Amino acid sequence: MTSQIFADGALEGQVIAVTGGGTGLGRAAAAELLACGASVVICGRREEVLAEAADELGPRCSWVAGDVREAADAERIVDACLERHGRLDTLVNNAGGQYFVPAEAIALKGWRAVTRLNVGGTLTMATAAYDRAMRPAGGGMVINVTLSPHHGLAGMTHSSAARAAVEGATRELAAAWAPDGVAVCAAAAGHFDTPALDKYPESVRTAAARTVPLGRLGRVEEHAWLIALLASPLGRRLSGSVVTLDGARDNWFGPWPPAGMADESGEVPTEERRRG
Ligand SMILES: CCC/C=C/C(=O)SCCNC(=O)CCNC(=O)[C@H](O)C(C)(C)COP(=O)([O-])OP(=O)([O-])OC[C@H]1O[C@@H](n2cnc3c(N)ncnc32)[C@H](O)[C@@H]1OP(=O)([O-])[O-]
Ligand SMILES: NC(=O)C1=CN([C@@H]2O[C@H](COP(=O)(O)OP(=O)(O)OC[C@H]3O[C@@H](n4cnc5c(N)ncnc54)[C@H](OP(=O)(O)O)[C@@H]3O)[C@@H](O)[C@H]2O)C=CC1
Repeated sequence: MTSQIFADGALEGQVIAVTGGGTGLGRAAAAELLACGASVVICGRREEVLAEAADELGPRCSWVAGDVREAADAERIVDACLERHGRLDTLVNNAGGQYFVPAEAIALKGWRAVTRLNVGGTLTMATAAYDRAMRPAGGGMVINVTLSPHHGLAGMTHSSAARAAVEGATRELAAAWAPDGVAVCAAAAGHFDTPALDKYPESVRTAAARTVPLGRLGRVEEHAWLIALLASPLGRRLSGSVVTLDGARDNWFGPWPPAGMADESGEVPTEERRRG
């Protein structure tokens, strides 16, 4: 497979770990990184999901099972990259998620579970990669997948809060690890069409695309292109940034065009031209 937008071999020689790489956005990212010439190690908790994905993704893809919330597993994942390839250039912290629930109904245990996965898992993996592979090698890239919109997301308050924490940590770690040549970015994903959406209530799945000004859910390859771009040398210069990929979802919540900005046909009218 070749990339639709990047040159052949754009990431040749890179070794990249993708957490949650057996499914959805992570799997699509792995496919694009492989198409750009990288060697990719995918990880997640389910061996059978990883084995099947790696088999389909091809010989430069391998897998290692582990739970990103456990420090010992995170270290084992990084060590597997080092043992197999002698290096780890880029970590894509994609594993994450939440359950859909009104803010007031989130139990303390639920807050802890979502925070432990999205903040704890992300930072545990990032620290393992930094300590064991990137700092010793004098460089690396960490890409943290977060969540858009940033102005609030009904049903996902715990995850919005957790991803905001990850974005804060992204900015801090980008500065702290810069002297070691390690860059840290976040990719804030809007609503993407992945099988994971099937678990949400029907009304949410149907409405999701309508909340995107671009008029549709994101396609997994679009997210994968952003991950490949951030894994490229340009990504190093973007260190400390949160790059939002959401079809303008962050810019608006409500009917589009906004009521009062549209005419009877539902379109935004053009003002009459004044001459002279
Ligand atoms: C719109 C499009 C946007 C899409 C965005 C995406 O990210 S798509 C990608 C989507 N992909 C993913 O989301 C994949 C990853 N997501 C996950 O693995 C889970 O969502 C997780 C983060 C909760 C797992 O953490 P874990 O294994 O540690 O959790 P656990 O099962 O042991 O529960 C602990 C506590 O949490 C609470 N609680 C949990 N569920 C519910 C519920 N349904 N109802 C109510 N409460 C719930 C409950 O308090 C429970 O305690 P209890 O009552 O049992 O004593
Ligand atoms: N789809 C969307 O619209 C959006 C998605 N996102 C985020 O993008 C990422 C991917 O989402 P998507 O592909 O849609 O959903 P998936 O549910 O398919 O992806 C989650 C992946 O993470 C893995 N994972 C979950 N928990 C752990 C853990 N403790 N340790 C290791 N791996 C784990 C899962 O594998 P396993 O269960 O085998 O461990 C799975 O492969 C998630 O962080 C998600 O929250 C953000 C915004 C929007």
